[in-house]
Amino acid sequence: MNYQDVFVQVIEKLDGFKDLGKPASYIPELQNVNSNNFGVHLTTIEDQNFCFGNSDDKFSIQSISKVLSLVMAYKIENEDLWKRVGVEPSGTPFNSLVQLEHDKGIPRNPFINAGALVISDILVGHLKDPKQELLQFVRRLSGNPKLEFCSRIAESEKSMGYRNAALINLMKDFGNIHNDIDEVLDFYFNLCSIEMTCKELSKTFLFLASNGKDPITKEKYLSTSKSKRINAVMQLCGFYDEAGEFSFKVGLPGKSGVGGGIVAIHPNKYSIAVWSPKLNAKGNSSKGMKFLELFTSETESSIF
Ligand SMILES: NC(=O)CC[C@H](N)C(=O)O
Repeated sequence: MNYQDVFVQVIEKLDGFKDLGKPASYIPELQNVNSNNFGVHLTTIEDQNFCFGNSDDKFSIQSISKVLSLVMAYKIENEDLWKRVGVEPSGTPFNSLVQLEHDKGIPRNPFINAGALVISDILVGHLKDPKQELLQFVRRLSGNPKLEFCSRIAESEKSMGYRNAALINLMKDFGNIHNDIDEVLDFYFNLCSIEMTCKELSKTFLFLASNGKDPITKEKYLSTSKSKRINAVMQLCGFYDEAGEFSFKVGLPGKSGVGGGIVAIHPNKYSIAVWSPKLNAKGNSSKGMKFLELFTSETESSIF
């Protein structure tokens, strides 16, 4: 299929779209971006590439990186991982504290902040040099050996990270955080600060469209079963309390971040990354979601 023509049609349809969203402001540094930027890049499993707009601009991938840390932790812990974090949609905002006490410090899933903090704790506890090993892993996936954390963003988030501190303290009290809190938070803030372009992001996630194996380099990152399970968790939990809406309108497993990025997977077909910094009330890119809704409708390529 010529996805380039579809991009043009969808962009035309988006012309009258009134974007009422706003860029994230609780991480001060995230506001220093042109909120009208818009980019998209699609990579097929045959390595065909299609792009539009600001697809080569770097942006903060934020929570999208939680999928990558989950992949690393899943390889270490195997199915034991799910004793410390669930696979259920939370139905609450990504940074919510309310369920955590009721659930005795076991986060509903690995993509809300509490869950990603537990995953970070596992990596800090098992890896010799967690930040460097994470970076090496993401560099290999993306094909960009120069990929970096953004210290400006990480420091900015740290300076305002009261909620994440509250979440991790509560879980420490319940015994679900095993390492030093500051070390885990430092890892987590760096994880969220990784910057990528839409092109790099779609390439990075291509292995999840291909049963855990990068279809271009042929490197097997994850077993077929684990790859399917990660897609299942993305489908159910990738958009927090808007996961149902994303499934309903877009119909693909995916993951969002408060930097305005969204990555979505069509198993055995493609990986697509879209970026538009203005967020809706649930913390997901509003134009990005609309674009993907129109795109999967136009191409009739939802998984359902
Ligand atoms: N949804 C997100 O992208 C949130 C990630 C952000 N770093 C936070 O912890 O709040």
